[in-house]
Amino acid sequence: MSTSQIAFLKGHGTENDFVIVPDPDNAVDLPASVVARLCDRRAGIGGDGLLHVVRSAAHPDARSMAGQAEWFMDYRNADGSVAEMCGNGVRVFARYLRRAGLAEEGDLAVATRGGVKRVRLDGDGSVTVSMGRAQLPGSGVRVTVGERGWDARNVNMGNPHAVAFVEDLAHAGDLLSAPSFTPASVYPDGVNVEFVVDRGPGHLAMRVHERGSGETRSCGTGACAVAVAAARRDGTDPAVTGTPATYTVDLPGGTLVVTEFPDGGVEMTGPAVIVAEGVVDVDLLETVIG
Ligand SMILES: N[C@@H](CCC[C@H](N)C(=O)O)C(=O)O
Repeated sequence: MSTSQIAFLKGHGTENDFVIVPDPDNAVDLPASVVARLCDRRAGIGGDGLLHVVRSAAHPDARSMAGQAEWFMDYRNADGSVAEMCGNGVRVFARYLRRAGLAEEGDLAVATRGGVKRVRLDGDGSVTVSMGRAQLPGSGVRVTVGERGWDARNVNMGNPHAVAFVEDLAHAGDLLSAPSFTPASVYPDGVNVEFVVDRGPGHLAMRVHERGSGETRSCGTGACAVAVAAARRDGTDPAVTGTPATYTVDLPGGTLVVTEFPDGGVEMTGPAVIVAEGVVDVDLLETVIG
């Protein structure tokens, strides 16, 4: 392969899709402009984000976690920006490691900028990630789309979320641009915004506008933030009741199941698949886009 060629795979979890770049030694140069080209759906491969698969020991952001997790998920949004965590991404990441013979069926640890996550690959094709505890900073936030506005819950799953319970998912509009929020100081680095409706007891449906990617068909950290917010709203906070709270969360691309435990740990389960692999020439992408 020439230096401008990059080996990649493509995968998704409930249609939250990713370009996967295996790069154990951290030798592939992936500036934001190249990531954005690779994730472009018309002029590139296409994806909501990119999973750069690097040995923890080979990446400055993960070296301190190398003793706990051999592999680091260097996650990028579709616009090339770096994010702390991606719930669907880490499940697809684990699926890739297994497929490449770099992980066994069962449990494995993955380093992320949001800390080390334990991921379990089950025989039925589902992948479960232990996301750790949610943080609920308590700061009030208001989300606005056009003429409509909602008081939203600020939930941090390693990355920032604003969860708005709405009457109708259509009220979020076309989500072609990011919803506004106030006060701006609550999310200095931007935010992922979830719009949520009830489908029945313990059953929710949501849409999401992801920071750095736009509206996507699923968001794992978003589904977790939504379940955590719903438990507070519904009076089923496991820290108070002593009982786990489970929510089934429907997204445009599929269904995720989220459980929060009395110790605050949040677990999320859903499918994760690899659908393609190939080689892309970054010089060609540049030629096409100009
Ligand atoms: N789709 C992801 C979240 C990806 C990162 C997010 N856009 C951010 O910038 O925080 C998920 O499945 O969690």
